Amino acid sequence: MSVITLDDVSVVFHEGKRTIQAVNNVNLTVNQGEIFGIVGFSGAGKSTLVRTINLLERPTSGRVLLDGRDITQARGRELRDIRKRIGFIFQSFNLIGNVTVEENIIFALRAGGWPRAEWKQRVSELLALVGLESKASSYPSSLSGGQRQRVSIARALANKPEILLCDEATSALDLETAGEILDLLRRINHELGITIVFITHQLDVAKSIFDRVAVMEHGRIVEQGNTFDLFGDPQHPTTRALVERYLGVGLPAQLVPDLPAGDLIELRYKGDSALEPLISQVARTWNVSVNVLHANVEYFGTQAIGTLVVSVDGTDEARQNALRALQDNVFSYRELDRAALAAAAERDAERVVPVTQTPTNEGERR
Ligand SMILES: Nc1ncnc2c1ncn2[C@@H]1O[C@H](COP(=O)(O)OP(=O)(O)OP(=O)(O)O)[C@@H](O)[C@H]1O
Repeated sequence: MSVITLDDVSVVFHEGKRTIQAVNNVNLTVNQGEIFGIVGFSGAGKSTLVRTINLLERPTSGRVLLDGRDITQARGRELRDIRKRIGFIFQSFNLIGNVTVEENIIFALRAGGWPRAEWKQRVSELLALVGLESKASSYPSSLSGGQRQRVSIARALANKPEILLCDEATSALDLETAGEILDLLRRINHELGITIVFITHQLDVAKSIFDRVAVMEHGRIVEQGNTFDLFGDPQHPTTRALVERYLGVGLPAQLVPDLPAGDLIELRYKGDSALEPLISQVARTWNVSVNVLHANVEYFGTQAIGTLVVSVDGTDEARQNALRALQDNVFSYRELDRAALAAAAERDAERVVPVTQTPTNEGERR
């Protein structure tokens, strides 16, 4: 069931004479109990979009619906009640620095109208939930980044929201701490049934917890779907760029000058299947040499997507037959452009270069 619906939502800002279309006719549905990710490069409009859900940003046009009810024009008490149903956490934690952890949470309880007599008990419950029972009297400045984010999660959950919005909630944290915060959010989602909308530009951290994901660019949603399918088989160039940039499915730059002769192919497979038997069979049957240049497996939740970059060399006819056999047996197949790889490696000698595909192969294997 849909809990959040954005119906043709646009947000336009005016800065002097400049007009900025931060969100451009977005249609989006978030289902009850799911973790929905919004990804995109900086400036894509992710924060602005997510802020329309709790009306921190009013749409310039379009409608925001909660449980099917149009809330776009909500004000006063109605707006306060809506905001109680929606918790919000940020990259910068937004804790009050000169009061204790307990008082930070009480701040939310007071705003939510909780009777004073229940404050202590509720603070204990919340701190137990986020694993910070011993920190009630600490000040935010004495906590690590991960602990501060736990406090802000406790505070966001104080009024028992049905929805939690997370704006780059792990971006200020190191990978391990970010992973712990994601585990906590996953647990909150499972155990409390809270719907989570999570925006990030860091696919590598967040890919494991999204059920579905939308990719934003220039205020628009350019692609959306099930996380595994979308990242495993990206269609839009922006999604491809994100996947290649963050999920490591590129070719190490130092390999590029010494690439073996033949066609360069990127092959992808899903799940537990392995490509080695296919590759040796193709090599034997068609009398070609196949070199594996790069291999990578990425997990999306419990599902894996493997990527291999191979070179295939032999006579023209043998290569054509071998390539066709590979193409028929993998779920994604792209021919890589040697010149584009070399140019990318020149630009960036350290990092993995983007794997550039020839447009002629796009769409054929869908
Ligand atoms: N209050 C505002 N006034 C004017 N322009 C704004 C305002 N808020 C956002 N913008 C502009 O809207 C566009 C989208 O910004 P937004 O912060 O939503 O993107 P984002 O994808 O969340 O980026 P980031 O990941 O860098 O936070 C940007 O061009 C930004 O400069």
